[in-house]
Amino acid sequence: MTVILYTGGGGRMGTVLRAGLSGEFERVVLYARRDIPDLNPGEEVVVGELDDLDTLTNAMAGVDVVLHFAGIADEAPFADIAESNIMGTWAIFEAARRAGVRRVVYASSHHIIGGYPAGQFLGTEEPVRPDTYYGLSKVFGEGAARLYHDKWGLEAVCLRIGAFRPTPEDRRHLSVWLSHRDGIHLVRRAIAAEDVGFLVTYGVSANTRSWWNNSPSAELLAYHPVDDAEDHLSSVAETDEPEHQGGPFADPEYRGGVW
Ligand SMILES: NC(=O)C1=CN([C@@H]2O[C@H](COP(=O)(O)OP(=O)(O)OC[C@H]3O[C@@H](n4cnc5c(N)ncnc54)[C@H](O)[C@@H]3O)[C@@H](O)[C@H]2O)C=CC1
Ligand SMILES: O=C(O)[C@H]1OC(=O)[C@H](O)[C@@H](O)[C@@H]1O
Repeated sequence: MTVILYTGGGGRMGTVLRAGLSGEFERVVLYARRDIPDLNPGEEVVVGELDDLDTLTNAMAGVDVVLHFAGIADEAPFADIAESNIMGTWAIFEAARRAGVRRVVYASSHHIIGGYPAGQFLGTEEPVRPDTYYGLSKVFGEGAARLYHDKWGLEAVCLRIGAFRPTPEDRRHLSVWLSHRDGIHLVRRAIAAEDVGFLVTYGVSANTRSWWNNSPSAELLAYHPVDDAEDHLSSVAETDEPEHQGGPFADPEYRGGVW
C-alpha cells in the first residue's frame, strides 16, 4: 500500500480530499505549520515549515507519493508568494529527490493560463499566460516538476485545478468548476495511475461549457469526471460573462480575496 505525505492538508481542499480518500493508504503524513485536529484513521501530523529542508526530508522517509497542496491560494504581495509558493515548492521537490520519493502530485492552478480570453479552447501545450503573481508561482511549480522529472527521474503530476466548490457559484464556474466528487477521484488517480512520467492535466469536471481539452492526460490518468456545472444552473449567480479565463484574477486592480 502507498505512503503519502500531504502538505496543505488542513486547508479547504485538504479537508475535503482527506475525508474522501480516508482509509485508502497505508499511512498519511500531514506536514503542516501547526497541529491539525480531527485526524482521519491512518493520518499523523508532522509540524514543520515548508522551507525547512531537513525536517521535510526526514518527514518524507519511506514516502511513496507527496501531495503538495500547501501555499498561498490567491493573489498576494510578491514577496509572500515567493516565500510560500516558490521557495516552499522548490523545497518540496528537493526534499522529495533527497528522500527518494517516487512521485509528486502538485496543486497547480488554471490561473497559470488565466490571462487567455474566456471561451478560447486550450490544451496543456499552449504557452502559459498567468493572470497574477499567484499564477506566476504556478509556472515555477510546473517548471520545477519538469526539471526534477527530466534530470532526476521524479514522477510528477501537475493538476491545473479550476474552482473546487460543492456547487458552481458564478458564470465562470460553469466552465472551470471542479466538483468535490471529481476532485477526490482526480487526486486518487493522480496517486495511483502507473507510468505517468511528467504529466499536466486540468482539474475540471465534465462541464458542458469547459474551455479545456484534457486529452490525452485524462485518459493516461484514467480520470473520468462525472459532474457537469450545467446541472446546477439554478444555484449559479447571474454574474457578467468573464472576459478572461481567470475572471477577476486578471483584473489589473485585483488584490486577492475571492472565495
Ligand atoms: N481551492 C481551489 O479552488 C483551488 C486551489 N488550488 C490550489 O490548491 C491548493 C490548496 O488550495 P486551498 O485548499 O483552496 O487553499 P487553502 O488556503 O485553504 O489551504 C492552503 C494550505 O496551505 C497552508 N500554507 C500556506 N502557506 C504555507 C507555508 N508557507 N507553509 C506551510 N503551509 C502553508 C495553509 O496553512 C493552508 O493549510 C493551493 O496550492 C491552491 O493554489 C488551485 C486552484 C483552485
Ligand atoms: O479561480 C478560482 O475561483 C479559484 O482559483 C484558485 O486557483 C484559487 O486557489 C481559489 O482560491 C480560487 O477560488
